[in-house]
Amino acid sequence: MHLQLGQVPTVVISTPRLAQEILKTNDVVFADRPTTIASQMLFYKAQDIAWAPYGSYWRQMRKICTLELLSAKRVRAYSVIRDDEIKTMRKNLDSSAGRSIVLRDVLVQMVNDVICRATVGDICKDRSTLIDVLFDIMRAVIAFNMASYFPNLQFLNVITGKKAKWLKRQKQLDDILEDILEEHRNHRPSGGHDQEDLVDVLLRIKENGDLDQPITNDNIKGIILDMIIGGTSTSSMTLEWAMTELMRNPKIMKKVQAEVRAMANGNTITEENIQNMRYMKMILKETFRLHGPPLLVPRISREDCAVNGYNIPVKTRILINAWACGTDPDSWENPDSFIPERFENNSINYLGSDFELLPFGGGRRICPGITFGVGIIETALANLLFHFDWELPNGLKPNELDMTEAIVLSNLPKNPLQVVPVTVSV
Ligand code: HEM
Repeated sequence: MHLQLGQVPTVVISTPRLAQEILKTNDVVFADRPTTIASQMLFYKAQDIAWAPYGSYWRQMRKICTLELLSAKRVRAYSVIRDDEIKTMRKNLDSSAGRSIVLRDVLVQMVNDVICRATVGDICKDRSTLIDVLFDIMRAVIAFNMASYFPNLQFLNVITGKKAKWLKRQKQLDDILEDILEEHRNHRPSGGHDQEDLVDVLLRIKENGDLDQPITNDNIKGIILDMIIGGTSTSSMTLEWAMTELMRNPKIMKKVQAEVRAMANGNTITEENIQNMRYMKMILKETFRLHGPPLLVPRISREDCAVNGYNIPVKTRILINAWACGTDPDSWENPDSFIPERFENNSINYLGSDFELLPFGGGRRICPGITFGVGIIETALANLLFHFDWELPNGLKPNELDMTEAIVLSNLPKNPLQVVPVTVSV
């Protein structure tokens, strides 16, 4: 679908076949990101990875982050951090047993702590400000992306005071990130490269100066921001939606709890147990299908390109509607219903080569954090299902649960899920 959104020519891609044309057949042509107000104001003039133009800087930094933080080997090494933070989450839930809680608060804190410990070496000491600012910034990204379609009207942001508000938020965030850099500069690990977190690695290679594309402190701050923003909201929202769907579908909840409890090793859940939880993995896929990020991070064409018989001129913005692909009636039966069993004899996966299911995007700009994110989500979900039974508060019936979505970066339930955890002795 071609749209003239404000002053920017835009093509919206809403079927798996066309998504394949963009993300596979013509991947290099559509591997760039547009310049947006959000990327300029909030992501250090696109000096991060997610908003960086396609080219040698982006390639270099993505490779470093993959090797040093996001590879399967690194993610395995973080299992200690993940298990530790999930234990803390369980303790918090235990102490709230029998009372109504907002599950999102618990999940966001757990995911943020795992990601911060892996990326910057510790839980962020300004955690609650960080989380507040992160969610505000994600709202701003959506708002600014809309404003980017009307470049000639950007003065409205100044007049209405929005720009000043976001600059203040950006300053708060920059202070937190500067503190993190300062602490790392003052406490370099003495035991060699094995003890380095991502920030130590980036500072070391910046100082050694042997990169093809030299990096600055703003690059490092942009990249930390990518990891924390990219990982925290998406992973915690997926968990919240999975639990929301399970609360709405008590039979599915029962079935998955039976699987998780049958697979566990005594009182603990190991990595190996999780690999055998087939039904839980189907629940995760179904959650991604219905509640993954609705739109992928925007792309822009680097040259003229023919797609499906139409010419897409250079510098056309491309919005891939992953939600439409995930609910495409030609690809999915009963597309709007939550039916994990649809994956029983179906090999469709979310790794970027099945265009019907694109929660992590595809092609060269595919999310590099899949293994890290899915590792946190699967381990947390298995523990929530194993150690607790769950009830709805105030006599609420499953079919009365509010499924309205609010679009932030990922989409989250508009009204946070409230539940009552009931500790199970196993
Ligand atoms: C459930 C969890 C997650 C979901 C659903 C998700 C989703 C996405 C999506 C849709 C994109 C855009 C892909 C495209 O344009 O084709 C993306 C990019 C990205 N994600 Fe994730 N993500 C998740 C977890 C993570 C984690 C844990 C990290 C890092 C700690 C991360 C870091 C990034 C980065 C750096 C990019 C930009 C890649 C680039 O432009 O080259 N994500 N993610």
